[in-house]
Parts: sequence; structure tokens; C-alpha cells
Amino acid sequence: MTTQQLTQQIQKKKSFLCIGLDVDLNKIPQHLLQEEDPIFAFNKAIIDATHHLCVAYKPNTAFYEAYGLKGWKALEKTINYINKNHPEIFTIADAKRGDIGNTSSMYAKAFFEDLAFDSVTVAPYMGKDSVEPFLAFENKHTILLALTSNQGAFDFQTKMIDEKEVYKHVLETSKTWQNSENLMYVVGATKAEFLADIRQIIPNSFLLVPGVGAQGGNLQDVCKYGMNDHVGLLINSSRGIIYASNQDDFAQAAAKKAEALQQEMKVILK
Ligand SMILES: O=C(O)c1cc(=O)[nH]c(=O)n1[C@@H]1O[C@H](COP(=O)(O)O)[C@@H](O)[C@H]1O
Repeated sequence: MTTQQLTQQIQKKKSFLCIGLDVDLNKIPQHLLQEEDPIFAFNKAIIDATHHLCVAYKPNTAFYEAYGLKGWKALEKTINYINKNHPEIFTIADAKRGDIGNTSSMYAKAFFEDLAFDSVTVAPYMGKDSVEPFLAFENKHTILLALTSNQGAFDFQTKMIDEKEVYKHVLETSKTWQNSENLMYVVGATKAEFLADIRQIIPNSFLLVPGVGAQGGNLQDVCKYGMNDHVGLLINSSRGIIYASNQDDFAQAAAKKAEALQQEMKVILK
């Protein structure tokens, strides 16, 4: 999917919501555990109830890898289900990969070719040759961790090197890489006060913004400082939506939470 197509979807649905599919078998309704594939059964119900309210889904691969082969199968079924039934929805493999170039190429193949995701999250720490293999894929997007939502972001990302914060080096340097037009960036919703500075460096790039909901980030602040003239934001909420209820009504309860965020977005987009 191109960024233009993503922007069109945002305008059409009046939503820039990304729903995180972080499935934890301890948190889903217990009756689903009798299903052949409880993770997929949960995701299918959530997708069926929410696809009209969001423009992206983001399964975090940790929640699938934790269940071994069964988890990976559920991830494959989930991405295939979205691509088949809702091809207009942008998909993010939240895998936070990145390695020497030779290895990154294989990670890129895994998520872009085998699983056919539109994008993957990548750590910038190993530099240019670890990220460019992801960028080489046409119409696929590499979402680079810039300033993350967690407290540990202050351990390295905001430290100064040559009188500039490390996350600013990440933004500026990555712009010089080959196929950098395929880059998007992660900025945590809990770091909204940094967004004005970030937009000075990357005015046009899409930002994936997790941390609204369970982590306490605020949608209004993120939009105030992070939105550009084509919106340029994907706001993710995972636990705050998918675990709204652990009873039979879980999918409807998730849709209600998603709708509340979408309605807030609709007002902002006016
Ligand atoms: O790359 C991410 O998506 C990510 C980056 C970041 O800085 N913070 C962050 O929370 N995430 C992910 O976004 C999701 C947030 O989940 P909730 O806090 O449940 O909404 C999880 O899958 C995190 O791993």
C-alpha cells in the first residue's frame, strides 16, 4: 500500500486509528480457549467488529512467538484474513527487527514476502546497512524506532552526541539512506512534547504513535504537535481496545472503545 492510499483511507474513514492485536491467552474470554485456534478466533472477532473504525492493524509478533508454532500460524492466519477481506487496511508487523544487512534481508522477506505485511517496525541501532534491506522493498514501509513511549527512552534516545539528541540523529541520518521515502517513524504518545521538534526534521513522514490508552498518552496533544497537512499519524491502542471486556461481548466492547477514539479523531479531522 502507498502512503497516498493510506491517506485516502484516513480521509474516507475519518480515522487514523491503528488497533494493536497483542493477544494474551490469559486475557481473552476463556470460552475461546476451546476453539481450535483461540488467538485467530479472538483476532477474527475483533477485526470483524472494528475494521470500519480503523485504518491499520498492528500485531506485535512477541504475542505470537510466545506460543511457538501455534502462535506463528495464528499470525499468518490473521494477516491473510486482513489482506483477503480488508485489503484497504494498512498492516504493521511490530517485530522491532534489525541486524547485519545479510540477516535484515531475511527479516524483510519474512514480513514483506512470506507474511505480506505492508510494514515492519525496525530498531535503528545497527545503522544504515541494517535498515536499507527493508527499504529496498517497493510500496513497503519501514517504521524506525525514533523516540519510544517507555521510560527507558531516556537512557539513550535523548542523550546528546555532538550537541544533538540521539533520536534526532536517527531522524536526520535515516533521511539520507537509500529509498528513505519508505520510512515511517515510531514516536510514543507519552512523548508528545517532543513532536514539534520532530516535525521540524521530518515534516512529511508518517508517525506510528503508540502509548495512547494503557500507557497514558493523550490523543489531543499528539495531534496538536504531530499532525501534518496530510494527517501523517497512526495512533495505536492495543490493550485499551482489545481487552475492553473478557466476556461474550468482548468484540462489541472493543468496537465501542475503538469508536470512541474514532469519534475524537473525526472531530479533529474536521
Ligand atoms: O513499536 C511499537 O509499536 C511500540 C513502540 C513504543 O515506543 N511503545 C510501544 O508501546 N510500542 C508497542 O505498541 C503497543 C502498545 O500497546 P498498549 O500499551 O497496550 O496500547 C505494544 O505492542 C508495544 O510493544
